[in-house]
Amino acid sequence: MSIRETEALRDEQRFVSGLYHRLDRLRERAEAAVRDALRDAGSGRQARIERDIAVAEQSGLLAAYDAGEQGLCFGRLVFRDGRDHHIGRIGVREDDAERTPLVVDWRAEIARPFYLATGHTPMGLSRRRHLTTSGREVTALHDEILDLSDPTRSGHEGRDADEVLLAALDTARTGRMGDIVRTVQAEQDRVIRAPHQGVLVVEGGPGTGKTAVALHRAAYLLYAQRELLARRAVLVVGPNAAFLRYIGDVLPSLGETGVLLATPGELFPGVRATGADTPEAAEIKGRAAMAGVLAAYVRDQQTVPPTGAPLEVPHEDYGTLLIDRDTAEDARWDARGTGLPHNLARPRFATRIVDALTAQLADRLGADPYGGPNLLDASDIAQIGKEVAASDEVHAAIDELWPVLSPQRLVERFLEDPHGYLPDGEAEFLRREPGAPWTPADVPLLDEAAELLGEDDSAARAAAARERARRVAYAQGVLDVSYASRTYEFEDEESEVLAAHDVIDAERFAERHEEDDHRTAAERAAADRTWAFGHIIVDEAQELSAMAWRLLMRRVPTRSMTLVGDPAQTGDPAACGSWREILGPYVGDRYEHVTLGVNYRTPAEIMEVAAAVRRAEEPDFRPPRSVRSTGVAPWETVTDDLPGAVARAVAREARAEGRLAVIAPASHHPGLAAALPEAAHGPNPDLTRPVVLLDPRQAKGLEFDTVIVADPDGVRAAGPHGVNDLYVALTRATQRLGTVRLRPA
Ligand SMILES: Nc1ncnc2c1ncn2[C@@H]1O[C@H](COP(=O)(O)OP(=O)(O)OP(=O)(O)O)[C@@H](O)[C@H]1O
Repeated sequence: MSIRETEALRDEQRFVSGLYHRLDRLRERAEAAVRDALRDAGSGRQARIERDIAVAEQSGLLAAYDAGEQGLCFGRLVFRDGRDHHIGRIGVREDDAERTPLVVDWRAEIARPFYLATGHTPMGLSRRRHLTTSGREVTALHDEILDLSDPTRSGHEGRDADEVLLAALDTARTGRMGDIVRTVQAEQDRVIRAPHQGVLVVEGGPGTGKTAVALHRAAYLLYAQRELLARRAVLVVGPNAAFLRYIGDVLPSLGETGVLLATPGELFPGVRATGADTPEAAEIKGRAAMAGVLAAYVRDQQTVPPTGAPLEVPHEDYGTLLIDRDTAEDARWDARGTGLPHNLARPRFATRIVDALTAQLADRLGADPYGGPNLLDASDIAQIGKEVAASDEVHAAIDELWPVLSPQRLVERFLEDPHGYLPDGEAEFLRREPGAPWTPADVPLLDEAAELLGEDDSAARAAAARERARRVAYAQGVLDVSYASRTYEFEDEESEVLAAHDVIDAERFAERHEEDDHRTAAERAAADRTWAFGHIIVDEAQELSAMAWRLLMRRVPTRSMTLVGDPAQTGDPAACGSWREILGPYVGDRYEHVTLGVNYRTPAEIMEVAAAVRRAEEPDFRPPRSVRSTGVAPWETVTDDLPGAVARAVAREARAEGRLAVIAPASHHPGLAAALPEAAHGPNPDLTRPVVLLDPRQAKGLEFDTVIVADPDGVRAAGPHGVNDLYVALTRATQRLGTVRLRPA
C-alpha cells in the first residue's frame, strides 16, 4: 500500500471512529429518553399519550441506530464544486446548532449519484469512494474517478469498478438475505426510487434482484413518504413463511421496522391457514369466478317458504302466525333492494316480517265480529308490534329465512357441500370435512365472504362492552379494598374525605386504567381486515390467484403497489397468468412495467444449464445476463439409488463454505431425509442450517451457495408448471450446481 493510500485509509478511519462515537451518544440519549418517559409519565390520559408517543419515537430511533452498527458508512461523494458527503445506512447529524450532516442517508436525493453517476454522466461528481468496513474498522477503500481531469488522485482508483459488487456477490450465504445498500445498481436504483403512486410492475429473470429491490423500495418509500406510510403502514407479501423469514432481516438492517410481512394466507385476522389443498382444489378456489359463486351462495341463504307451505310461528298468547311465500318474497325483495351486504340488509328484512306479522295479528285480534272496521287503534297496533318484535319465536323464524352469518360459517357451509354451485367433479375436489383446518386458498374466500356479508360488528361491540364491564368490576374491587381499609389507613374523618372512592367512581377509575393502543400501524393493520395500507409490495407476484388479488386490492384502495415477479417461474396451479390479466380488472392498462435484465446470483455456467431447459420448449428464450462466471462447471450424475447418490454428493459438496440445498420432488423427501440426517426439512425448514432439503416450490425466491437438484426429470414431469419448477430449482445456486438423475427404468 502506498503512503497516499495508507493516509487516506487513516483519514477515513478517523472519520468513521468519530461517527460511531456520535452514534453511541445518540443511542445513549434515546435510551435515556425512553427511561425518562416511562418513569416520569403522569397519570392523566394526555400524559400517557405523550409518554407512548415519546417511547415509540425513541424506540424507532434506537432501531435505526442499531441498524447503523454494521456498515454505518460505506461511501463518499466528492463533487467538483467542493461538496463532500459521506453516505451511510442511516443519516447521522452533528450535535451543533445547524445539525450538520455527518453522514447522509443512502435514500436522500443527494446520495443518488452514488448509485447512478457514470464517467459519461458524472452528475457533478469528481470522485466516488467505496468504504469497506468490518465492525468499526475501515478495511479497504476503492475510488472511482469520474472527473478525469482530477489532479488529486488517491491511488485507490483504477481497479475494476465492479470489484465491490463482485465481492458482495461472492460472499458465502448465511440462510438470511442481506441488504444491498452498498451496491445497488443504476437500473435497480430507478425502481427503488420510482414515485409511489399507482402500480409498478417489476419483472425480471432469476437473480435479477427483484426481492432485494422490492425491500429497498419499501425502505425508500418509508423514508420519502414517512408521514403517510408510518401511519398507514407498508405490507410486503411473500409466498410462504420460510421465505418471509429468509427476507426478514433486510428491512431492520435498514432501520425500518414499520412494515408488515405476510403471506396471502395470513391476511384474514383470526384465521390460521395450516391446512393444505390439492393442486386441483387450490386452482378452483383461486378462480375469479368464485366471487360470483359465493355471491350466489349468499343469496341462496336468503330463503322463502315453499308455495302453499307457510312457515309457522307459534305465539304464546295468540296461537300460530304464518309467514307465507309472498310475504317473505316481498320482504326479501325490499331487503335486497337496499344494496347492502347480507348481514347489514337483514334488519330491513326483519322489519318487514315483523310488520307483516303485526298486521296479521292485528287483523285477528281486532276483527269486528259484525264485519265492521278493525277495532284496534294505532296505539294498540304499536303495542302488538312491540310484542311481535320481542318474540323469540319470531326471531327464530327470521333467522331461518335470513340467518346472520359469519364468513367462517358461510365458507364452511359452502365447502361442506359445494354441489349445485360447481360442476360435480370440481365440487368433489373442494369438499371439506367439518372442522378441517383452513388452507391458504380458503383465505381469499373468507375475505370475499366477509365483503358479501358485511362486517357485523355486534360481536366486537359486545366483546368491547364485556371488556369494559370487566374493567369496571376490577376498578370497583380496587375501590372496595381501599374503602375497606379506610379505618386502618385514615385515622381522622378529614383524611377519609380524600379517599379514592369518594373522588372517582368505578367507571372513571376503569377509564383511567384502560390500556391505550400501544401498537404500531403495522401491528394494528395485521389485526384489522379492513385496514387500508399506504403501499403494498408483492413478491413472487406471478404466483397469486385471481381471488388472492381481490383480497390484496381491497387492502390498498389507492392502488399504490409494487409487484415483482417472473412469469417464467410460475408454479402455482391457481396463478393468474399475465400482468394484464392480473391488473386489468383493477387499473386497466394504467400501470408501469419495468424489466431488470442482469442476474446477480447465478454464474453464467449455471445459467446456461437452466436456460437450456427452457429453450427445449421455447427456442427463443433469453435468460437474464449473468454478471459473473466462476469457471466451475455444473456436474451431473445418473443413478439407480437416488438417496445414496445424493448423500455422497452432499458429503463431497458440503465441504465448501456456505449453505447447500438439495431440491427434489416431494415424493422423494422421505428417502432423502433418511439419507441426509443432518438436513433441515419439512414444511418450514430452518434455512440457516448448512444443508436443507426442499421441494421446488419451497425453493422459490431462495438461494444457496451449492444446489443439488435430485431427479430433475421428476421435477419437470410434475404438473403443468414442471418446466418452470425445474428452472427455479436450477437457478438457486450462487456458486455450484449438480444434478442427480434417475436412470430410466
Ligand atoms: N445490486 C446488488 N448488489 C449486491 N447484491 C445484489 C444486487 N442485486 C441483487 N443482489 C443479490 O443477488 C441475489 C439475487 O437477488 P434476489 O433474490 O433479489 O433476486 P430475484 O430477482 O428476486 O430472484 P428470483 O426471481 O430468482 O427469486 C441476492 O443475493 C441479492 O442480494
